[in-house]
Amino acid sequence: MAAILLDGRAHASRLRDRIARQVTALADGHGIAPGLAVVLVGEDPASQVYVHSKGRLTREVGMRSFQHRLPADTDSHTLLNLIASLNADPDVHGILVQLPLPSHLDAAAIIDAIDPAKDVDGFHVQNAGRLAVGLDAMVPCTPLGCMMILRDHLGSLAGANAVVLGRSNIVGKPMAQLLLAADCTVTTAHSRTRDIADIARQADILVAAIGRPGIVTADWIKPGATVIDVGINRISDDEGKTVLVGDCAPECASVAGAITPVPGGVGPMTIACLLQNTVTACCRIAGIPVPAV
Ligand SMILES: Nc1nc(=O)c2c([nH]1)NC[C@@H]1CN(c3ccc(C(=O)N[C@@H](CCC(=O)O)C(=O)O)cc3)C=[N+]21
Repeated sequence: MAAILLDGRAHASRLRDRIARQVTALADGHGIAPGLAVVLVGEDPASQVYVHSKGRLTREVGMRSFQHRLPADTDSHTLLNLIASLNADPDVHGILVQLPLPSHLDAAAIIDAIDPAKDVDGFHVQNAGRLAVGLDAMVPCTPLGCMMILRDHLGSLAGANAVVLGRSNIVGKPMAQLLLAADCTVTTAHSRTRDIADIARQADILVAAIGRPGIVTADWIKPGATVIDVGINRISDDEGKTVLVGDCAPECASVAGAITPVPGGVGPMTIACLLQNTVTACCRIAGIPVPAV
């Protein structure tokens, strides 16, 4: 039996429609327009594409978009000054510094300088800590999007065996925290895990966030499992064209009960959740509830 394809593109589109209604309600009720600032250092082509589409989708839901493109040799002093001015700018409710940064910049120090209330990526240690202890936090966009897809498909996740493949601060760790908060039994597996296929095969919910094309094969999947493929890997196909593939090999779809495609799965949800986090940040800063629309 072929797996159900979990359509992230359609889900993200519905989410953006709701965000647009929230933005309208904030304008009508409070005269506020949420604003998102995106900072890009250097000319990485993939990052340029993401930043462009983030700006377009930000404006499409009626929010204000501020983009700052800095040369690759920007020094940390200049970048920290820009972040300080965005922290102080009342029109900016969300700040995202596109990663990866050029290697001469210390990403941890840059993220640390972002006002945690405006940290719509949820990468600041204050937000990571708040998530870990169950306080209101800005939640990283990719794991947040994965949870929305899972809840939409499964309803309650309580008691499920969840296995997260990957332990990055951006995806693996916050994903494990969110699954734990949703009452799953959570295992985090990684490059040093012994018998990783055996561990993966225990999963009712398998989240693949390794970043290696096709590393998860059909024998890693429990029949009927729900599989979330976070991998965004660019590879050359047989004709030398660049294609986007996930961490899960195509034959996983013949064993899983449901699986997210790449592209069209987690990726579009990530950007929609960035917009949602900007609305959330705006409302928390203004001391008003997120409009129920
Ligand atoms: N501070 C920071 N925050 C991020 O959230 C962040 C970042 N840096 N650096 C880069 C990664 C990557 N990322 C993606 C977002 C959307 C898609 C996406 O929409 N992908 C489409 C396809 C897009 C395509 O064709 O390239 C899809 O999967 O269907 C992919 C990747 C956010 N990132």
